[in-house]
Parts: sequence; structure tokens; C-alpha cells
Amino acid sequence: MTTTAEQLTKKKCAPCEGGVPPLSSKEAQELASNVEGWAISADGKVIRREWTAKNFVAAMAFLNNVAELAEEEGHHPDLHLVGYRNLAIELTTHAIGGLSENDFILAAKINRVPVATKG
Ligand SMILES: C[C@H](O)[C@H](O)[C@H]1CNC2=NC(N)=NC(=O)C2=N1
Repeated sequence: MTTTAEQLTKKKCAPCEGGVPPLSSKEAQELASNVEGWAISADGKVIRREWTAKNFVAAMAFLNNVAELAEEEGHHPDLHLVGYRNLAIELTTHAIGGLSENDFILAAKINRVPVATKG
């Protein structure tokens, strides 16, 4: 049994300064399939999710809330805002050059941050 999104949200990102192997592609695929909306990159080193916010203010509010969450967790995403309201977040564990459980913990927690979308 793999870790569910619910279980991931109860965990805390562990400090990572390297020295541990990245998740295997099987482990990463299992976790990704449990965390809605996140896809693994072709090279297997990054997970990414995209959103279209209602407007610029909604996009910035979301990014600021994600930044606060990331700081609390001590694990930091690449945040992208393109064309004023198109959002993408990428997660990787820089210290190990690949994916760790931290990326999936943060992804599951980001999924709980509200974002006002169009429509
Ligand atoms: C000790 C502390 O956990 C590390 O410096 C953290 C900080 N935030 C980080 N964020 C990400 N995405 N990858 C890292 O390797 C990383 N390292």
C-alpha cells in the first residue's frame, strides 16, 4: 500500500541536504497517482501542476499562500505565473537532484490551498 494524499498532508517535510537516493520511478508514480493533478516530468525528476486563476489578484494570493506553506515546511517549490493568471508549480528536491517524499507532502498540502479559478 502506498501513502494516500490524506496521509501525506499529516506528514512534515524532513530537512534534506542530500545523501539519500531519490525515489524510484515506481515509488514516485505510485505517490503521484494519489495526489490529484500532479504529473511527473519526462525525466522523472520533477512533479508539476497547473491552474488558471480567476484573475491576477487570485493568482498572487494563491502563490503567497503557497510561499507561506513552503516556508513552514522548509521545502521550496518553483512558482510560475505566466500571462497574468496562468499558474504552474514544480516540485523537486534540489539536494538530491530528483524526487523525494517531501515533494509529494508539499504537493498534497498545496492541493488544500484554495485558489479562485475562472467560471
Ligand atoms: C535543510 C533544508 O531542508 C534544505 O536546505 C532544503 C530547503 N528547501 C529545499 N527545497 C527544495 N525544493 N529542495 C531542497 O533540496 C531543499 N533543501
